[in-house]
Amino acid sequence: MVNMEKIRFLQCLSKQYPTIDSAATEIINLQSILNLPKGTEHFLSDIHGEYRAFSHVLRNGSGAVMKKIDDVFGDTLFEDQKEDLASLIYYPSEKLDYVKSQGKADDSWYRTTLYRLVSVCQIVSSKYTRSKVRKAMPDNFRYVIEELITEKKEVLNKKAYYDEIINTIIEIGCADEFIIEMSNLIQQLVIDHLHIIGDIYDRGYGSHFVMDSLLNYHSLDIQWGNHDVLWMGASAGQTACIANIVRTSILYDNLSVLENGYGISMMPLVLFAMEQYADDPCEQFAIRFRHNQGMTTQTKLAMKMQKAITVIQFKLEGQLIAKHPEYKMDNRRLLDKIDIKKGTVLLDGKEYEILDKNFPTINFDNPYELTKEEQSVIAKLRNSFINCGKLKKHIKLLLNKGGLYRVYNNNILFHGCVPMNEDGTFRKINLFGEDLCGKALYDEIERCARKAFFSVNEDERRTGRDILWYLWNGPDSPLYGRDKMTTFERYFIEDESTHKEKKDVYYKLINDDKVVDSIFAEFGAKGENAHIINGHVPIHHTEGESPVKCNGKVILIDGGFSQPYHKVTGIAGYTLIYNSYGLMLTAHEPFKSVDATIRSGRDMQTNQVAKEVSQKRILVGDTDNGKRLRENIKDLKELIKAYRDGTIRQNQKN
Ligand SMILES: O=P(O)(O)OC[C@H]1O[C@](O)(COP(=O)(O)O)[C@@H](O)[C@@H]1O
Ligand SMILES: [Mn+2]
Repeated sequence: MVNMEKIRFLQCLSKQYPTIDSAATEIINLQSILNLPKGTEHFLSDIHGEYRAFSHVLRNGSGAVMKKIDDVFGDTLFEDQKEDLASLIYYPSEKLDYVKSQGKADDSWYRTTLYRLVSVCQIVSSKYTRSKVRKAMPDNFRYVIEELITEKKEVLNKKAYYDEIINTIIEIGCADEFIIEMSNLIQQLVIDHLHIIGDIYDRGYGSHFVMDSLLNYHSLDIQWGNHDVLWMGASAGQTACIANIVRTSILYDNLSVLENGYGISMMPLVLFAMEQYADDPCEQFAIRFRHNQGMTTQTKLAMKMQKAITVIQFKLEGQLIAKHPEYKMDNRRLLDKIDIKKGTVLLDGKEYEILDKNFPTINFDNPYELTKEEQSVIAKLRNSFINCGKLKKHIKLLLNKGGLYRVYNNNILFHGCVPMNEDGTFRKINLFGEDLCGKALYDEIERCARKAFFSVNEDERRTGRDILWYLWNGPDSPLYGRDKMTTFERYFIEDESTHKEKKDVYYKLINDDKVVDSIFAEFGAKGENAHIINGHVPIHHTEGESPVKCNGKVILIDGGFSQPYHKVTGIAGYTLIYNSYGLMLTAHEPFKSVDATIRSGRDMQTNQVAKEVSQKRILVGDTDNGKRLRENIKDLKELIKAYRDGTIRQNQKN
């Protein structure tokens, strides 16, 4: 007996496929897709605002575009011709301007260029269905591009046919626009899906530019990093998150992200710092410049601002920790451990001299209370953050496209770690009144965090905001994966042993086959082509550390995109590429500039560092999408059966 539920579902489906023919056609279409090679996935993490390098690897497909050009033209083009074509595809409008400025953009250049673009387009679109390629095409040129890139067997004189189209494009003055649209189409087809595994924000000059470029990205998911949740908390109005962001932005000389990127004024903090710390050189608060600026007035002011917001941050965090005993962070409340008369602080039972003894706004009988002026500063900053429409839009993208983890084509993606015990079991953590571990812990934390934005209950919103701060630096935070964040010690205590942040035992255990298999089981990845893919921990690449652990089952892809971390990793970021032949990990050299690429055609240097070739070509049918398509095929077959046995009436046009 076909149950009512099923019939209702099939009736609904029959609206979309009103006849046996329409259902059968769709089945044939879906069946054909299953046998196509899987789309190419790119994985990036820890971009940290390094916008130009990030934008470049999206444009050049981390080297994939140049590979396609080589495939098409081989040695029929000289290297510089291939580089010219590549840089045009990466930066079409900028390159066009440059070619014109050189007086080279004549009709023959356009004709040659258009033909070459069409050839590259044909190869990058060959692995997809025509409908998928058509959807990727720009509205204005869809018809023409389709004419040009689809083989025309029946056309007798193909050359004349194509020449006619190309000449017309040039004659009617659409060549520039056409070149731009074709280049963007090639870029889009080279990266079928983009995964970002956390830490878009902080340390770099262009986090907001990165977010802008992701807003309309054709196929994307984002696993939140501990820096990203800090910005989520700030946008939701969590003041300790706000103080951390302002402090880090000053520290890395990135206030432009806040002031120009998000229109958040620093004026209240400027005025407060100038007055409160007028005679204080704030020596512990040196600025980490991208290019050294020396001790200018601006630098001196930035140091005062950094000290002012740091004191506010420690006070706010002290209050927050007291409010949440379940965070087990009492050891991070250090202001009340300061003996200001002796100029020392008591840390884990040991007394250390503090390098800065001037805290005019701290009443050491009640050290976590903000002064009236400090309250006014943080209130104004909070107001700016929660009312910043652009930041809201960016955070909405993180909420819509992201989460704390994702299982995608049998790979488990998350920024940090799964909290573990030494014996390889999942560590139980009690943040919500019950012991949780592994996947359940992740799910419950994400549910709580989302309430900061969507709950109508103020207590739930506040708990959600606070958990975002906890995720940033809590000792059991799966996104942080270290026992403490030693910001206080790194500002005020000389003894570097106090700066140490002990990593979660996860980072040792991910070399253990059994432990990794238990994580696969926990999160539902199976089979030999399952992987764990993380960011967060910079790989000391040039010192010989491998990003590939547990004989290929675990891949850590934080290659230090952000300039301050180039010295840590020795490279400028990794891209992991997963196509129908398998996995390939590439390492980037620092990106020079758009101008250098356009003028010299010099591309970003990208080298392959690891590869895992799959035994057989991976088809769409082997992917999550393939599973969904097979379910659709099954439903359509049931619909056809229901049509045939009269359970459901076809809606045939008469
Ligand atoms: O997630 P990430 O990028 O490692 O950032 C967290 C780490 O950065 C730190 O906050 C140090 O950062 P800064 O050097 O930028 O201050 C560490 O204390 C912490 O372990
Ligand atoms: Mn991180």
